[in-house]
Amino acid sequence: MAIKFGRPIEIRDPSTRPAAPPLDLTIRPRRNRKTEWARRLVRENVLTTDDLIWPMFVVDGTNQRVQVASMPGVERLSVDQIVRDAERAAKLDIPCIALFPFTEPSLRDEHGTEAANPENLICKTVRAIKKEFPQIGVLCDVALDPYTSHGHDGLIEDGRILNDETVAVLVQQSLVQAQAGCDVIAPSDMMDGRIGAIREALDAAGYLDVQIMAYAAKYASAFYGPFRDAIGSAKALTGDKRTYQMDPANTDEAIREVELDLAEGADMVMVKPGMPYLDIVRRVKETFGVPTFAYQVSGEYAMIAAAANNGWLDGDRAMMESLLAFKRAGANGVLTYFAPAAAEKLRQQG
Ligand SMILES: NCc1[nH]cc(CCC(=O)O)c1CC(=O)O
Ligand SMILES: [Mg+2]
Repeated sequence: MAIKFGRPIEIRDPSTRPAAPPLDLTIRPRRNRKTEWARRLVRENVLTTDDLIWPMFVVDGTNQRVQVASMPGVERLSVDQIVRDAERAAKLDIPCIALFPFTEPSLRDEHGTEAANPENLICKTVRAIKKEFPQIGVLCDVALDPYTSHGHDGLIEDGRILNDETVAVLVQQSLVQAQAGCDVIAPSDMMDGRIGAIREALDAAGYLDVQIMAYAAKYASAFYGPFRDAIGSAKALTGDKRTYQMDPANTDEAIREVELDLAEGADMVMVKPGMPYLDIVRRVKETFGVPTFAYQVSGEYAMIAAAANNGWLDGDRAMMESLLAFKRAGANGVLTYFAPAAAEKLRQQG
């Protein structure tokens, strides 16, 4: 009996093989899986580095790399360090990075004022990256939660999240980001009408080429927990986001949300979270045929990383399989904290 990797791979003694008459099968799907070359030949989807967007967390200071406890392997970086990681992204051929700030608690207030400060951490980071690596795509999240003392994405009055008043602030936030050199504005707030308002303001200010990737179908999800640790809004957050983020029970509603954001001028749309919502990715792609992205969010990353660190699953294989699943569902790309590790892996594979 041949032993490979500790497991028997063939039984040579015919007397131990159970007797069975051959099945009368014309079609045997296993023929196409019999060897590596055959599997390569019939493979329907591939993951490449072109599919990756790498989300990063920025923190004030210099020479800072602070581990995020609930996201093993992910750090908050000061601007100088983010520039180094942007260089790493460029060298790995990752087309685009996404930036999220950890805002000092003293700069957070009820109105999220810091969001529209042209000198805020995000704007400084964008300028620093663009100065050194103008060829890499930079995506900026638009929402107030990193800047509000209450951790919500919008302004609050009497316990209600105000829509139109919030949109006015998001427009200002988008303009300072565009002015700093951001390539893609990505509103993640789920207010109604914000895509149209932002597009109009960008155009009026001459930022005709700044793209919008709308977090169009964003669900009120438990999988954002580690992200809220990373940006420091977890402790602050009062209540939940169910009056603006979508009910996980719904799918028709996602189609309606995407339709509206496209009509308002979104260049690309996103579904979020990722793995539990691949049905939505598929439906959006088939319905609209537009550039469609998925966000493999912090909690999805944490689950795989934690299980891998415990030796409960093969982390690399689970990572690559999860990313390929987005492609199979129809996504054009994935925002994923695995981006650098996946890009390294793809490079090794040649
Ligand atoms: N509006 C902020 C925002 N932008 C991206 C994420 C989550 C990303 C992740 O979990 O990785 C969130 C959190 C939230 O809506 O509470
Ligand atoms: Mg909407």
